[in-house]
Amino acid sequence: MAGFADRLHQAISSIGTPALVGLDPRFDQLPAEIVKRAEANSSDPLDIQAAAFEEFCKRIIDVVAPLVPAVKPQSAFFEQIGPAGVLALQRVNQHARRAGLIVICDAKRGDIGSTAEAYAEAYLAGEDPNAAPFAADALTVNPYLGRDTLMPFIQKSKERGAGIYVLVRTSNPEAGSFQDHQQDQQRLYEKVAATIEEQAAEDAAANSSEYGCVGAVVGATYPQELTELRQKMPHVPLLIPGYGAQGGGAGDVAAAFTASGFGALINSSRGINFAYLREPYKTQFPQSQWEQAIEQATLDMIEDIASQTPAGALRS
Ligand SMILES: O=c1ccn([C@@H]2O[C@H](COP(=O)(O)O)[C@@H](O)[C@H]2O)c(=O)[nH]1
Repeated sequence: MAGFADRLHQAISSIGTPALVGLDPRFDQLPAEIVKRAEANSSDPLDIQAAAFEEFCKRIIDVVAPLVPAVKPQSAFFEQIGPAGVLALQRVNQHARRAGLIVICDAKRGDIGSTAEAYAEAYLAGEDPNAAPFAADALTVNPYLGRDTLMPFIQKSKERGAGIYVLVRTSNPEAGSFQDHQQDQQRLYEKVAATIEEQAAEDAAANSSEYGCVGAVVGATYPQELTELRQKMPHVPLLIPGYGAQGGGAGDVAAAFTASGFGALINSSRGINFAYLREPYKTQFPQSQWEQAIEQATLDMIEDIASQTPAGALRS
Protein backbone atom coordinates (compact mmCIF):
# COMPACT_ATOMS: atom_id res chain seq x y z
CA MET A 1 0.00 0.00 0.00
CA ALA A 2 1.31 3.47 -0.90
CA GLY A 3 1.54 5.96 1.98
CA PHE A 4 -0.27 9.30 1.86
CA ALA A 5 2.92 11.32 1.36
CA ASP A 6 3.90 9.26 -1.67
CA ARG A 7 0.41 9.46 -3.18
CA LEU A 8 0.39 13.22 -2.69
CA HIS A 9 3.88 13.54 -4.14
CA GLN A 10 2.81 11.54 -7.18
CA ALA A 11 -0.33 13.68 -7.67
CA ILE A 12 1.62 16.97 -7.42
CA SER A 13 4.41 15.69 -9.62
CA SER A 14 2.15 14.46 -12.43
CA ILE A 15 -0.02 17.61 -12.58
CA GLY A 16 2.89 20.02 -11.97
CA THR A 17 1.42 22.35 -9.36
CA PRO A 18 0.80 22.46 -5.59
CA ALA A 19 -2.37 24.57 -6.00
CA LEU A 20 -5.25 23.28 -3.88
CA VAL A 21 -8.85 24.28 -4.57
CA GLY A 22 -11.05 24.64 -1.50
CA LEU A 23 -14.75 23.83 -1.83
CA ASP A 24 -16.60 26.36 0.37
CA PRO A 25 -20.13 26.70 -1.06
CA ARG A 26 -22.17 29.71 0.08
CA PHE A 27 -25.83 29.67 -0.91
CA ASP A 28 -26.22 33.42 -1.45
CA GLN A 29 -23.33 33.45 -3.94
CA LEU A 30 -24.26 30.44 -6.08
CA PRO A 31 -24.97 30.86 -9.80
CA ALA A 32 -28.69 31.49 -10.36
CA GLU A 33 -29.09 28.53 -12.73
CA ILE A 34 -28.02 26.09 -9.98
CA VAL A 35 -30.37 27.57 -7.40
CA LYS A 36 -33.26 27.53 -9.89
CA ARG A 37 -32.74 23.85 -10.68
CA ALA A 38 -32.58 22.91 -6.99
CA GLU A 39 -35.77 24.90 -6.31
CA ALA A 40 -37.58 23.16 -9.14
CA ASN A 41 -36.90 19.78 -7.54
CA SER A 42 -37.87 20.49 -3.91
CA SER A 43 -39.77 22.92 -1.70
CA ASP A 44 -37.69 22.13 1.41
CA PRO A 45 -35.16 24.93 1.98
CA LEU A 46 -32.52 22.58 3.41
CA ASP A 47 -32.89 20.06 0.58
CA ILE A 48 -32.66 22.92 -1.93
CA GLN A 49 -29.40 24.15 -0.39
CA ALA A 50 -27.92 20.67 -0.21
CA ALA A 51 -28.77 19.87 -3.83
CA ALA A 52 -27.36 23.22 -4.96
CA PHE A 53 -24.13 22.74 -2.98
CA GLU A 54 -23.70 19.27 -4.41
CA GLU A 55 -24.15 20.36 -8.02
CA PHE A 56 -21.96 23.45 -7.58
CA CYS A 57 -19.09 21.54 -5.99
CA LYS A 58 -19.25 18.65 -8.44
CA ARG A 59 -19.09 21.07 -11.35
CA ILE A 60 -16.12 22.88 -9.81
CA ILE A 61 -14.43 19.50 -9.43
CA ASP A 62 -15.04 18.73 -13.11
CA VAL A 63 -13.40 22.04 -14.06
CA VAL A 64 -10.35 21.79 -11.80
CA ALA A 65 -9.62 18.04 -11.90
CA PRO A 66 -7.36 18.37 -14.96
CA LEU A 67 -5.51 21.33 -13.37
CA VAL A 68 -4.76 20.62 -9.68
CA PRO A 69 -3.79 17.62 -7.56
CA ALA A 70 -6.29 18.04 -4.73
CA VAL A 71 -9.44 19.65 -3.37
CA LYS A 72 -10.33 20.66 0.19
CA PRO A 73 -14.06 20.52 0.92
CA GLN A 74 -14.93 22.62 3.99
CA SER A 75 -17.25 20.46 6.09
CA ALA A 76 -18.80 23.42 7.96
CA PHE A 77 -20.66 24.71 4.92
CA PHE A 78 -22.28 21.31 4.42
CA GLU A 79 -22.91 20.62 8.13
CA GLN A 80 -24.82 23.90 8.54
CA ILE A 81 -27.62 22.40 6.41
CA GLY A 82 -27.92 19.27 8.58
CA PRO A 83 -28.24 15.68 7.34
CA ALA A 84 -28.92 16.61 3.71
CA GLY A 85 -25.76 18.71 3.70
CA VAL A 86 -23.65 15.95 5.21
CA LEU A 87 -24.90 13.57 2.53
CA ALA A 88 -23.99 16.16 -0.10
CA LEU A 89 -20.46 16.38 1.36
CA GLN A 90 -20.10 12.62 1.13
CA ARG A 91 -21.20 12.66 -2.52
CA VAL A 92 -18.90 15.58 -3.34
CA ASN A 93 -15.94 13.75 -1.80
CA GLN A 94 -16.77 10.58 -3.72
CA HIS A 95 -17.09 12.57 -6.96
CA ALA A 96 -13.67 14.15 -6.38
CA ARG A 97 -12.11 10.75 -5.73
CA ARG A 98 -13.61 9.39 -8.95
CA ALA A 99 -12.14 12.41 -10.77
CA GLY A 100 -8.70 11.32 -9.54
CA LEU A 101 -8.23 14.10 -7.00
CA ILE A 102 -6.74 13.84 -3.53
CA VAL A 103 -9.49 14.85 -1.08
CA ILE A 104 -8.53 16.72 2.09
CA CYS A 105 -11.64 17.06 4.22
CA ASP A 106 -11.40 20.22 6.30
CA ALA A 107 -13.45 19.25 9.36
CA LYS A 108 -10.88 20.05 12.10
CA ARG A 109 -11.74 17.04 14.22
CA GLY A 110 -10.15 16.21 17.58
CA ASP A 111 -11.34 14.54 20.79
CA ILE A 112 -10.21 12.13 23.50
CA GLY A 113 -8.48 9.10 21.99
CA SER A 114 -11.39 6.66 21.96
CA THR A 115 -13.64 9.24 20.26
CA ALA A 116 -10.86 10.29 17.89
CA GLU A 117 -10.83 6.68 16.73
CA ALA A 118 -14.44 7.09 15.59
CA TYR A 119 -13.62 10.31 13.73
CA ALA A 120 -10.68 8.60 12.02
CA GLU A 121 -12.95 5.71 11.03
CA ALA A 122 -15.49 8.14 9.57
CA TYR A 123 -13.14 10.24 7.45
CA LEU A 124 -9.84 8.52 6.71
CA ALA A 125 -10.45 6.28 3.73
CA GLY A 126 -6.93 6.70 2.39
CA GLU A 127 -6.05 4.67 -0.67
CA ASP A 128 -9.41 2.86 -0.89
CA PRO A 129 -12.24 5.43 -1.16
CA ASN A 130 -14.71 2.84 0.12
CA ALA A 131 -12.85 2.31 3.38
CA ALA A 132 -14.56 5.22 5.20
CA PRO A 133 -17.98 6.88 4.71
CA PHE A 134 -16.54 10.32 3.95
CA ALA A 135 -13.99 8.87 1.50
CA ALA A 136 -11.24 11.37 2.35
CA ASP A 137 -7.55 10.92 1.68
CA ALA A 138 -6.75 13.28 4.53
CA LEU A 139 -8.42 15.21 7.34
CA THR A 140 -7.60 18.41 9.22
CA VAL A 141 -7.15 17.74 12.94
CA ASN A 142 -7.23 19.99 16.02
CA PRO A 143 -4.42 19.09 18.47
CA TYR A 144 -5.74 21.05 21.46
CA LEU A 145 -6.69 17.96 23.47
CA GLY A 146 -3.13 16.65 23.51
CA ARG A 147 -0.62 14.32 21.88
CA ASP A 148 -2.52 11.11 22.70
CA THR A 149 -5.55 12.34 20.77
CA LEU A 150 -3.52 12.57 17.56
CA MET A 151 -2.47 8.93 17.76
CA PRO A 152 -5.71 7.28 16.53
CA PHE A 153 -5.63 9.52 13.45
CA ILE A 154 -1.98 8.70 12.82
CA GLN A 155 -2.55 4.98 13.34
CA LYS A 156 -5.50 4.92 10.92
CA SER A 157 -3.51 6.96 8.43
CA LYS A 158 -0.70 4.40 8.49
CA GLU A 159 -3.14 1.51 8.08
CA ARG A 160 -4.96 3.04 5.13
CA GLY A 161 -2.50 5.23 3.28
CA ALA A 162 -4.30 8.31 4.57
CA GLY A 163 -2.97 11.52 6.11
CA ILE A 164 -3.78 14.25 8.59
CA TYR A 165 -3.05 17.97 8.67
CA VAL A 166 -2.71 19.20 12.23
CA LEU A 167 -3.48 22.85 13.02
CA VAL A 168 -0.13 24.43 13.91
CA ARG A 169 -0.20 28.12 12.93
CA THR A 170 -3.64 29.04 11.65
CA SER A 171 -4.26 31.91 9.23
CA ASN A 172 -6.77 33.93 11.27
CA PRO A 173 -5.92 37.38 12.72
CA GLU A 174 -5.89 36.23 16.37
CA ALA A 175 -4.12 32.92 15.75
CA GLY A 176 -1.50 33.96 18.29
CA SER A 177 -3.95 34.48 21.16
CA PHE A 178 -3.48 30.85 22.25
CA GLN A 179 -0.87 29.53 19.81
CA ASP A 180 1.78 32.04 20.94
CA HIS A 181 1.48 31.10 24.61
CA GLN A 182 5.03 30.47 25.78
CA GLN A 183 6.46 28.09 28.33
CA ASP A 184 10.12 27.09 28.76
CA GLN A 185 10.98 29.36 25.82
CA GLN A 186 8.74 27.40 23.49
CA ARG A 187 5.48 28.68 22.06
CA LEU A 188 2.45 26.39 21.98
CA TYR A 189 2.47 26.16 18.17
CA GLU A 190 6.19 25.30 18.23
CA LYS A 191 5.47 22.50 20.71
CA VAL A 192 2.78 21.13 18.39
CA ALA A 193 5.19 21.45 15.45
CA ALA A 194 7.93 19.52 17.30
CA THR A 195 5.48 16.73 18.16
CA ILE A 196 4.23 16.26 14.63
CA GLU A 197 7.72 16.48 13.12
CA GLU A 198 8.67 13.54 15.35
CA GLN A 199 5.67 11.54 14.15
CA ALA A 200 6.12 12.51 10.50
CA ALA A 201 9.85 11.66 10.55
CA GLU A 202 9.10 8.21 11.97
CA ASP A 203 6.52 7.50 9.25
CA ALA A 204 8.78 8.91 6.51
CA ALA A 205 11.62 6.61 7.63
CA ALA A 206 9.31 3.58 7.72
CA ASN A 207 8.25 4.25 4.12
CA SER A 208 11.64 5.50 2.85
CA SER A 209 9.83 8.73 1.91
CA GLU A 210 10.77 12.36 2.15
CA TYR A 211 7.60 13.20 4.08
CA GLY A 212 5.36 11.43 6.57
CA CYS A 213 1.58 11.05 6.80
CA VAL A 214 1.36 13.80 9.45
CA GLY A 215 1.05 17.25 7.93
CA ALA A 216 0.60 20.74 9.33
CA VAL A 217 -1.76 23.64 8.63
CA VAL A 218 0.25 26.86 8.53
CA GLY A 219 -1.30 30.13 7.32
CA ALA A 220 0.06 32.10 4.36
CA THR A 221 -0.76 35.16 6.45
CA TYR A 222 2.22 34.43 8.76
CA PRO A 223 5.20 34.20 6.36
CA GLN A 224 7.82 34.60 9.11
CA GLU A 225 6.42 31.69 11.14
CA LEU A 226 5.95 29.70 7.94
CA THR A 227 9.64 30.06 7.10
CA GLU A 228 10.68 28.94 10.60
CA LEU A 229 8.22 26.07 10.69
CA ARG A 230 9.36 24.74 7.31
CA GLN A 231 12.88 24.49 8.70
CA LYS A 232 11.76 22.89 11.95
CA MET A 233 9.47 20.34 10.27
CA PRO A 234 11.43 18.95 7.31
CA HIS A 235 9.32 15.74 7.12
CA VAL A 236 5.93 17.44 7.45
CA PRO A 237 3.82 18.20 4.37
CA LEU A 238 2.22 21.63 4.72
CA LEU A 239 -1.33 22.74 3.94
CA ILE A 240 -1.32 26.51 3.56
CA PRO A 241 -4.62 28.43 3.68
CA GLY A 242 -4.83 32.20 3.63
CA TYR A 243 -3.72 32.74 0.02
CA GLY A 244 -6.01 35.10 -1.92
CA ALA A 245 -9.13 36.17 -0.03
CA GLN A 246 -7.30 36.42 3.33
CA GLY A 247 -4.48 38.52 1.87
CA GLY A 248 -1.63 36.01 1.54
CA GLY A 249 0.33 36.14 -1.73
CA ALA A 250 2.59 33.73 -3.60
CA GLY A 251 5.67 35.54 -2.28
CA ASP A 252 4.51 34.80 1.27
CA VAL A 253 4.47 31.05 0.71
CA ALA A 254 7.73 30.65 -1.24
CA ALA A 255 9.65 29.39 1.82
CA ALA A 256 7.27 26.45 2.18
CA PHE A 257 8.83 24.60 -0.77
CA THR A 258 11.97 22.62 -1.37
CA ALA A 259 14.07 23.59 -4.39
CA SER A 260 12.28 20.91 -6.42
CA GLY A 261 8.89 22.44 -5.59
CA PHE A 262 7.49 19.90 -3.12
CA GLY A 263 6.51 20.19 0.53
CA ALA A 264 3.30 22.21 0.48
CA LEU A 265 -0.17 22.66 -0.94
CA ILE A 266 -1.47 26.22 -1.28
CA ASN A 267 -5.22 26.58 -0.81
CA SER A 268 -7.66 29.07 -2.25
CA SER A 269 -11.39 28.67 -1.64
CA ARG A 270 -13.45 31.87 -2.13
CA GLY A 271 -10.98 33.23 -4.67
CA ILE A 272 -11.69 30.28 -6.96
CA ASN A 273 -15.27 29.27 -6.07
CA PHE A 274 -16.71 32.73 -6.57
CA ALA A 275 -14.30 34.09 -9.17
CA TYR A 276 -17.26 35.03 -11.36
CA LEU A 277 -18.39 37.57 -8.74
CA ARG A 278 -15.12 39.49 -8.59
CA GLU A 279 -12.74 41.30 -10.89
CA PRO A 280 -11.07 40.70 -13.27
CA TYR A 281 -13.25 37.64 -13.98
CA LYS A 282 -16.60 39.38 -13.43
CA THR A 283 -15.95 41.61 -16.44
CA GLN A 284 -14.41 38.86 -18.56
CA PHE A 285 -17.16 36.27 -18.05
CA PRO A 286 -20.95 36.61 -17.87
CA GLN A 287 -22.49 34.72 -14.94
CA SER A 288 -23.62 31.96 -17.31
CA GLN A 289 -19.91 31.25 -17.87
CA TRP A 290 -19.08 30.88 -14.17
CA GLU A 291 -17.18 27.66 -14.83
CA GLN A 292 -14.86 29.42 -17.29
CA ALA A 293 -14.23 32.08 -14.62
CA ILE A 294 -13.29 29.34 -12.15
CA GLU A 295 -11.00 27.72 -14.69
CA GLN A 296 -9.26 31.02 -15.44
CA ALA A 297 -8.89 31.89 -11.73
CA THR A 298 -7.35 28.46 -11.11
CA LEU A 299 -4.94 28.85 -14.03
CA ASP A 300 -3.97 32.31 -12.75
CA MET A 301 -3.30 30.94 -9.25
CA ILE A 302 -1.18 28.13 -10.71
CA GLU A 303 0.82 30.66 -12.73
CA ASP A 304 1.21 33.00 -9.75
CA ILE A 305 2.60 30.22 -7.55
CA ALA A 306 4.85 28.86 -10.32
CA SER A 307 6.33 32.26 -11.12
CA GLN A 308 7.00 33.34 -7.53
CA THR A 309 7.97 30.16 -5.69
CA PRO A 310 10.23 27.11 -6.22
CA ALA A 311 7.07 25.23 -7.21
CA GLY A 312 7.77 26.51 -10.72
CA ALA A 313 10.36 23.69 -10.87
CA LEU A 314 7.53 21.15 -10.97
CA ARG A 315 6.89 22.16 -14.57
CA SER A 316 10.30 21.15 -15.84
O1 LIG B 1 -5.82 28.28 9.49
C1 LIG B 1 -6.75 28.01 8.73
C2 LIG B 1 -7.31 26.75 8.67
C3 LIG B 1 -8.31 26.51 7.77
N1 LIG B 1 -8.78 27.48 6.96
C4 LIG B 1 -9.85 27.14 6.00
O2 LIG B 1 -9.33 27.28 4.67
C5 LIG B 1 -10.31 27.90 3.83
C6 LIG B 1 -9.81 29.25 3.37
O3 LIG B 1 -10.76 29.86 2.55
P1 LIG B 1 -10.46 31.19 1.69
O4 LIG B 1 -11.78 31.49 1.07
O5 LIG B 1 -9.42 30.85 0.67
O6 LIG B 1 -10.02 32.25 2.63
C7 LIG B 1 -11.59 27.98 4.66
O7 LIG B 1 -12.31 26.78 4.45
C8 LIG B 1 -11.09 28.01 6.08
O8 LIG B 1 -12.01 27.48 7.00
C9 LIG B 1 -8.22 28.72 7.02
O9 LIG B 1 -8.62 29.66 6.29
N2 LIG B 1 -7.22 28.96 7.91
